[in-house]
Amino acid sequence: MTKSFVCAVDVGTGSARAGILDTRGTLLGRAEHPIVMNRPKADHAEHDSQDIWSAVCIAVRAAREKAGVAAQDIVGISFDATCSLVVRGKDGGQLSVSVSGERRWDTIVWLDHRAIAEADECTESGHAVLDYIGGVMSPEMETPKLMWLKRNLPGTWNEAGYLFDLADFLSWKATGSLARSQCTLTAKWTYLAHEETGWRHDFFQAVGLGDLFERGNLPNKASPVGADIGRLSAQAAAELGLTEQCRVGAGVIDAYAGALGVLGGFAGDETNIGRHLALIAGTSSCVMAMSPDPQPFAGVWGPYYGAALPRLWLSEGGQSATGALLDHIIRWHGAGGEPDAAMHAGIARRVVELRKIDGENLAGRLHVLPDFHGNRSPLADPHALGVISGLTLDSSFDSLCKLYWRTAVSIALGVRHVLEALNENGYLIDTLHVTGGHTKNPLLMELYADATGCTVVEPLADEAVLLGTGMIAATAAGLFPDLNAACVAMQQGGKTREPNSTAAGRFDRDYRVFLEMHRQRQALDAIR
Ligand SMILES: Nc1ncnc2c1ncn2[C@@H]1O[C@H](COP(=O)(O)OP(=O)(O)O)[C@@H](O)[C@H]1O
Ligand SMILES: O=C(CO)[C@H](O)[C@H](O)COP(=O)(O)O
Repeated sequence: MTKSFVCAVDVGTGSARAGILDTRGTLLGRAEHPIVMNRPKADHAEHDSQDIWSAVCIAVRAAREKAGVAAQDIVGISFDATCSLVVRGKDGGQLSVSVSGERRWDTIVWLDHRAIAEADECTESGHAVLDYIGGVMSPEMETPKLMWLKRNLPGTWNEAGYLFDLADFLSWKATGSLARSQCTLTAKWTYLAHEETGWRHDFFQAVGLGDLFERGNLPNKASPVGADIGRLSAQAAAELGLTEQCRVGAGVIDAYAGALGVLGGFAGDETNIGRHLALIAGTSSCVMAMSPDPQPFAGVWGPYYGAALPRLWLSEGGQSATGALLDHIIRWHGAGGEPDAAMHAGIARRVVELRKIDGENLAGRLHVLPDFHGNRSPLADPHALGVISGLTLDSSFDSLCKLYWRTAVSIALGVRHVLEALNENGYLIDTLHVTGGHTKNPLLMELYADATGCTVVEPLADEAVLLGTGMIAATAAGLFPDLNAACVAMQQGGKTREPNSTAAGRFDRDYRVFLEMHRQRQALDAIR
């Protein structure tokens, strides 16, 4: 009997990963290939979309080989990616978004903050679309990046024929379809999926982007997550090592795939879903909660309608640099170096020893405010800065370990900060479902429970982001009646960790310090 399989593609900040899954959600083969990033200036970060497509093709071929599945048995594929902005010309060719002028750099990476002034302008417009992004435009969304492009690289803007969120670019490369996903447009392009009209053209007029639709080739309607947008083209099938029979599903931003991967089991359970938070924690951290009714409030992105599960509203908070911050601390410290797996593991081991020697209050006077790349939520302040308080002349490896530990504490307290904002505004969250690179960090996994007081669930699925995208691919391929059914059938469950109640007092104190540091940092900024 022939079995049906799906292919999931996840493009993160540093690499493209592909997985082959069966209809029970089991990951049968996985492969990864790095992607390049260009940093011509502080706050500028660029990808090469052709390099990304090549990395995707390499990863898909290798994953299929590892899974030992025949190409014709892979009946669906979908893509998730970071919310980076791809710019292509009228002929579909690459167009430079770089001050260097090199055409290959045609993608502004999500973490690029070049458009911070344009983001502020959008916020100052006070337009109604802001009610659906937490009241403040982030430079990590697409509208300010497009404004920057039009003002600073008019040549590129005038030649532009296609503007895509990265996940939509990948489905276009795969099929030639101009469909855009309800996830990408709602979360990053101010599309209002809950309204019949969707786009608010007057907003684009107000911010000087009246010609956006002409430049971008954007559809009037977004495609629901998991909608079948067509078959693989002959060229894409050849490049990916799949067949033209393979259906392609409207994809999602990477964090949203993670939300499906860890919360998909609650699809259809509207009573309980509001108690659960997805924490997709990698280079950055995204926290996502879903509810049957919209929960709008300042400082948390959304509410977005149908951006992950159908008919549910989604609120997204997050921290712009978390894994990236720990990596930065390692590179920055004199006793550090390259933040590879061995370095992270060596530091984590030493922290465990130091906590035995110095006690649980290790480096208790060292405090970190983790906003080294702004504060995504709940302050929604891209201008926010990081702070370290309590330094000495110690430059030993142990001092790096202490700083790493206290930075990890601050990252977990940042999650608590967002969580409290969600719970003050209608959610009743008591469980965190964590996925992404942080699950490889035992210190963070312990802290996510102890510093927040929540139950932490670590998914049994090796790669919950790939699982979420696999659910979307299976829906598009018609293997399930809808996305909810695919999520329930393919979910993998998780193992649970309860918070250590004896640690609560220590982290309550750290949290009071954390809030005070926010206040003091703002007070310093206000001194003229
Ligand atoms: N073996 C590891 N041990 C500890 N931390 C890790 C490890 N591997 C990755 N990380 C952390 O996870 C982050 C990358 O997360 P990941 O989810 O893999 O990437 P992306 O954000 O690109 O999707 C790194 O910045 C690092 O801090
Ligand atoms: O803004 C996003 C989601 O809304 C970005 O796509 C995300 O933060 C990037 O994620 P990663 O940490 O996996 O690189």
